[in-house]
Amino acid sequence: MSDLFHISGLKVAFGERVILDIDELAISNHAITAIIGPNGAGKSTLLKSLLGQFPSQNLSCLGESASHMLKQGKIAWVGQHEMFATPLSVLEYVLLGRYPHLGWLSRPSQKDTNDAHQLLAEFELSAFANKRLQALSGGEKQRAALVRALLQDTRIMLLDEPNNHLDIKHQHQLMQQLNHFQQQKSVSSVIVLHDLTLAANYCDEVILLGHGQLIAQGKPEDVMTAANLFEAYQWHITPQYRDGIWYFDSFQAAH
Ligand SMILES: Nc1ncnc2c1ncn2[C@@H]1O[C@H](COP(=O)(O)OP(=O)(O)OP(=O)(O)O)[C@@H](O)[C@H]1O
Repeated sequence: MSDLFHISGLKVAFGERVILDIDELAISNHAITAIIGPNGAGKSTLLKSLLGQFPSQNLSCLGESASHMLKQGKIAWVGQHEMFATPLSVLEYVLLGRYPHLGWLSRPSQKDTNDAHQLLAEFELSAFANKRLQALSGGEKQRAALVRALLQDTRIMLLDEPNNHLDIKHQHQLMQQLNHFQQQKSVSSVIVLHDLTLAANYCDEVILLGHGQLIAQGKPEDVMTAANLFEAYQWHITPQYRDGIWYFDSFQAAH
């Protein structure tokens, strides 16, 4: 079985400053992989690199060209700065997710619309379906972007901080939704997260970055150790495992 992504010789620099330098990285298929690390560590840059936005010696997605997969609509993507300044209604906006699969000048089918309504209901957005996207709150817009990506019905989802603006219930619901799609439809997700608890409890694998370097990769319990987390964040974080759930204590007395 091919890796979901395989990338080697990845070096991204802006001017003199190297912001990402990774010799080799393989991301597992049929898994939810979290990319974690402090601000500026290179998480978004790594996610964009998987889309071929930065040159590497070698990048493949399921053994094929990643940019070809993207052009074919086989990779769904939600960025950190989605463009919500559109006059579209929420329903029209989420149906954009179907366009990579439609022929020239074709319109979404009744089934597409029914699927859209079902997902809008799951994300508690039904009441907004005919409202302008711009009238939504930050968290509601973010949920609409996720519905758009899920409607694309791909096996690969790349999500950059999708929990931005989401309240705690919707953060957990999103992670459960990704687990559900993984189990029912074999969807693999690569997701940038700041919340260590969500990463440890919902993700199969974790990539920990610090200063543009790969600090560790693997199962959450192997990667998210106190020593690795300190190396990345320069902050004492204590992982604790109680009743089958990981918690991360990060309180430190102010000096
Ligand atoms: N277009 C650019 N020009 C110059 N520097 C950039 C550019 N894009 C990113 N950087 C720098 O590269 C570094 C890594 O950025 P990136 O967005 O990948 O970090 P991140 O880990 O996703 O951070 P955050 O958690 O804050 O979102 C940052 O220090 C950022 O300032």
